[in-house]
Amino acid sequence: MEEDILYHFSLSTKTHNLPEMFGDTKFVCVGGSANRMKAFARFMHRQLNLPGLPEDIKDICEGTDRYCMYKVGPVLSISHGMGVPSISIMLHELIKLLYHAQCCDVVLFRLGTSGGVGLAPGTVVVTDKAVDYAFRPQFEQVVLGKVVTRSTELDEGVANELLKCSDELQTFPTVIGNTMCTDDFYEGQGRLDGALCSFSHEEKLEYLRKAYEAGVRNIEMESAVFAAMCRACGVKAAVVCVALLNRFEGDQVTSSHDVLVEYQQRPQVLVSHFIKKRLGLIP
Ligand SMILES: O=P(O)(O)O[C@H]1O[C@H](CO)[C@@H](O)[C@H]1O
Ligand SMILES: O=c1cc[nH]c(=O)[nH]1
Repeated sequence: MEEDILYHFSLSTKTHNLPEMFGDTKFVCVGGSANRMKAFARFMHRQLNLPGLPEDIKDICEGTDRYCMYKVGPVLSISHGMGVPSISIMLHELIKLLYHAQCCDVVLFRLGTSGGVGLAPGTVVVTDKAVDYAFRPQFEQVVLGKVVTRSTELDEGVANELLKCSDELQTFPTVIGNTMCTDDFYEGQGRLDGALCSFSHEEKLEYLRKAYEAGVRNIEMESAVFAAMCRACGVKAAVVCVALLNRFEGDQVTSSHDVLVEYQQRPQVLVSHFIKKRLGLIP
């Protein structure tokens, strides 16, 4: 293409020098909420001891309110909204951006929240495989009216490195497990507290038990397309989500605001440790 307009980022190959702006990017961290990803960028700024004030970091996508994007040294922090369609649009444009910027050896992380399956609240789950509602490690995309099935396996080396980082930090429990990706927060995740409720408490528990037996340790809403697209495009990727609650014990997220804020920082702390190690800033 003579010009590639990354419409939802409000960036283009004609109006922006993408190699100059992004060429040194080595780590991309994405997560649902715009405020969380801004806080993560500020946190990374402090962790990497970069010059200037963390509060002065500018949103590169300020020309649109679809997504926000911050760059701190070799780290990009981007929000993706909720659900598969929202993250998949962002990933198409991100992967093209990395290509246009001639980036190499980039690792992508999704830093998120999730519902735990048989885990204490606050536990961090590093995803082994992202699985669908039937616990299959695959993502189905409809292309030209036909279903295309893609694998959702993530990078085993990065996942093990993250687990090692957690052992070194010794600040919160971390496990490796499968992550179930759903298209809904309520009925789709077996919740009884939505506006629609079409099954019993026993049926819910039976489904969660089956999920647990299939190795599922948490449930969220983007991991499958994230894993499938990164794999298909040859980008190393990991999914790191904190469990906000144990779904065997309830459906409502009842922890206080302060507790939830601290939980959401856990994936950030883990990935920051990983990045600092990769950059040789800590042994
Ligand atoms: O915390 P984030 O990254 O938004 O992810 C999780 O939280 C949202 C639901 O509350 C879904 O997007 C789910 O995947
Ligand atoms: O239960 C939960 C919590 C956060 N995000 C989800 O998708 N599910």
